[in-house]
Amino acid sequence: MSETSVREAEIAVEQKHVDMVYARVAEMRDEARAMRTRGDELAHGARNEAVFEQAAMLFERDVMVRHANQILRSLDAEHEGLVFGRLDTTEGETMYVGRLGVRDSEFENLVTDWRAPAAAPFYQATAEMPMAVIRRRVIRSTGQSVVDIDDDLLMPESRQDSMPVVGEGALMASLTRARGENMRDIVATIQKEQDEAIRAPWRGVTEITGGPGTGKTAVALHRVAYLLYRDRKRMGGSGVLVIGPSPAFTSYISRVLPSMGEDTVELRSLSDVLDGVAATRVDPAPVAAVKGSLRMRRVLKRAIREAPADAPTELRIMYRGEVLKLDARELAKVRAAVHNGRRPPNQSRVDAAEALLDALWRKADSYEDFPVKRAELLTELGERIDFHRFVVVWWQLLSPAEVLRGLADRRHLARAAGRVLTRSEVDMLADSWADPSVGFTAADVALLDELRVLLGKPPKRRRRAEHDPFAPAPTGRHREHYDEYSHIVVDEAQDLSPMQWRMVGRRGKYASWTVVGDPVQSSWPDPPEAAQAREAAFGGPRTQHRRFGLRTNYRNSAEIFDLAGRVVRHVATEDQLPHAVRSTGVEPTIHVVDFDALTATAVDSARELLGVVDGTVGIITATSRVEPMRLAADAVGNSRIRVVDGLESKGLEYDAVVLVEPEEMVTESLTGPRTLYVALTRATQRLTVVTSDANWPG
Ligand SMILES: Nc1ncnc2c1ncn2[C@@H]1O[C@H](COP(=O)(O)OP(=O)(O)OP(=O)(O)O)[C@@H](O)[C@H]1O
Repeated sequence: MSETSVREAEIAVEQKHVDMVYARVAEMRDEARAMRTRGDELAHGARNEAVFEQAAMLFERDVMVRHANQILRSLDAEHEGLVFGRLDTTEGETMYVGRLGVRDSEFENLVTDWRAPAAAPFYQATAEMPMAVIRRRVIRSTGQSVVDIDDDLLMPESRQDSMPVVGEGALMASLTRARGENMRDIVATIQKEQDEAIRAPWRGVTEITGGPGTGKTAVALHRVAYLLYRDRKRMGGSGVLVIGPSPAFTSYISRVLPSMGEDTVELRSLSDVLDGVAATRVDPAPVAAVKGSLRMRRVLKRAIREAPADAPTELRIMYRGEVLKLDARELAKVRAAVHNGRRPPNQSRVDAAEALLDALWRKADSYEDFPVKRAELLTELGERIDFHRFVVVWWQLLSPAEVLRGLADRRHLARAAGRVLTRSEVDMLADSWADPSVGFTAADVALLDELRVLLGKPPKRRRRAEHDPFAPAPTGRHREHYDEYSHIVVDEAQDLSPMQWRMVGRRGKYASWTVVGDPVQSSWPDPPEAAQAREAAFGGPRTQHRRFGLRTNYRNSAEIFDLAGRVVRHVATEDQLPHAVRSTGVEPTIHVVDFDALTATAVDSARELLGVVDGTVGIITATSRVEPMRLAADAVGNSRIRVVDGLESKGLEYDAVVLVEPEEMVTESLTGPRTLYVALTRATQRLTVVTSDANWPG
C-alpha cells in the first residue's frame, strides 16, 4: 500500500471510533434529559436507601453530561476534536485520550480524560522512557471529522506489521498553523517538560519560568484545568483567579479554558482586579515606578490621616449659655487620637464623635463657675443636630477614589509624602492625577485597593455617586470577599510591582499559587523590592515552593529568535535563552529608511505581510508612536492588523510582526531593552524591523 492509502485507511479507523464516541455522547445527552426529570422525582419521593443511591448516581451522570455539553458547545465554536489521542501499548491495549472521559453503556472506556492519571503516558512517554507505549498517535479533527493523524513510534522493536506509523510529528504541524484572535489549547501536543508542571501537586507555590514562547501561559492554563479536574471540590468551591498583564491579554487567552470545558475560572487583568474600577490607561514608566513602590503605602497611610481639604478647622457649639470651642490644633489632636484607634477611618465615625464630645467636656470642665456633669454633656450634645452636622463634615467617610483624587493637590500630597518621596516625584504624581476626567491607570488600581483596606468598608447605609469604586454594581462574584480564592495564577509575574503583589496577595490569603514568568522580560525596575513583596503575598518564606523551568521556544522560528537573542545578549545569560525548535528558512527583514518615512514604511510592510501569512500581523512601536501608527494602519482597513506598544504586546503573539524603530523602545524606559526583547519575540513566522538606524542591531 502507498503511504497515502495507509494514512487514509488509518484515518478511517479513527473516524469509526470518533463516530462511536459522538454517538455515545448524543445518547448520554438524551438519557440525561430524561433522567433529570426522573431523578428529581426519585430524589423527592425517596423512601429507601436504594432509591437514594440511584438518585445520587443520576446526579453524577447529570453533572458529567453538563460538562460534556460545555465542551461540545465550545468544540462547535472552535472546530477542534473531542478525541485527540491514542496509545497502543505492549499489553496489546488501545487507549483513546480526549477532552472528556466517555464510557459506553457497558461502562467500558471509550475515551480517557487527558487529565486522568491513566492518560499521563500520552504526555510523558519518550523513546528513552516509553512507559510501555509502542505508538502514540495524535488525531486531528475539524468538528467531528478526523482530518489527519500523526504518530510517534516509541518502541520500534515492539511494533508489529499490523501497526502502521504515519505523519511527521503533530507538534510541528500545530506550531506552523496560523494564529488567530484567540490562543488555542494545546491538549493534543503538551510536551513532557510542560506536563510535569501541569500535573504538579496543588499545594503551596508552583513557579514556572522560561523564556519567550516556551508555553508558560499555555501550561498555567492547562494546569488550572488539571487542578479543577483532580480536585474540583477544593478548587471549584471558592474559585480560581487568573491574573494577566492587560485586558488585551485576558481577551487573547479567554477561549483556552472554555475549550477544555472549564468556564468557571475568573480571568482578570491587573487593571481590573478591583471591582468597579476599570483602568483605561497606563502611566509612563517613571510614574508607574513610583506608584508601584512600597513607599506609596507610607504615603497613603499618612494621606488618610490628614483632614480633608474642606473639613472645618474650628468647632463652636453653645452649651447651657456658654460657647465651647475647639481650635484647629485641638481638633488635629482629636483626629490623630481617633486614627490611632483600632478601627479604620470609615468605621470610626462614632469613635470620632465620642472623642470630640470628650474634648468638649474637658473644655467645659476647664471653665470656672461652669458646673457640668460629664454624662449630661455627652448625652445632650451627642443628641444635638448641629453637633451631628459638624461630625459628618469633619470626619468624612471617604472612598479610595476620593482619597487618590485628593492627592492631585500638590500641597496635600507633599504633606503626606514627607520625606518619603522626592520633590520631583511629588510633582510627577500630582500631575498624573490632576485631570479627573482621564480615569485611573493600571498602577492606580493597586493604590485604590490598598486604600480600600486602609480606609475600611463604610457602614452599609452610605450611598455615594460616581467616582466611588464601591458604588457601581460590581459584576464579579468576589466583590465582598476578595480573599477567598483557592488558587491564583499570576502570569507575567516578573512585571508585578510591589504594590501589585500586595493587591494580588490579599486575594490569596488561603490560596495555593501558580506563578509564571521570565525575569529577562521584566519591566519592573526594582526586582529585590518586588521579590520581597511577592514572598509576602505567598505567605512568607516557609510556604512550600516548587520550580519548573521550560527550555524550548515553541513560538518563534529559530531565525527570529536568533535575532532577539543577539539583541538581549547583555541583559540575559545564555542559559536564560530558550531553544527555538522550528526553522522556516526565512531570516527577519530589516528595512533602513529615513526617520520621516518610518510610519509609512511600517504600514507598507504590514500590508505586504498580510499576503504572506494567513493569520494576524502585529505592528509594535514605542508608546509615543502608537496613536499615529494606529491612524495610518486604520487606513489599510484590515482587521488582521493590530497596532500595540511593547508593553501591550506582552503575552500576545502574531503570525508576522513589524517592529518600528527599536531604539525608541529602548530609550523610552529604564527597562527598554527588555521590552524590546518582548517585542522581538512575538512573531511565529515573519519579522520585519523598520528602523532609521543603518547600524541596527549593531
Ligand atoms: N506543547 C505545545 N504544543 C503546541 N503549541 C504549543 C506548545 N507549547 C506552546 N505552544 C504554543 O507556543 C506559543 C507560545 O506559548 P505561550 O504564549 O504559552 O508562551 P509563553 O512562555 O507564555 O510566552 P511569553 O513569555 O513570550 O509570552 C503559543 O502559541 C502556544 O500555543
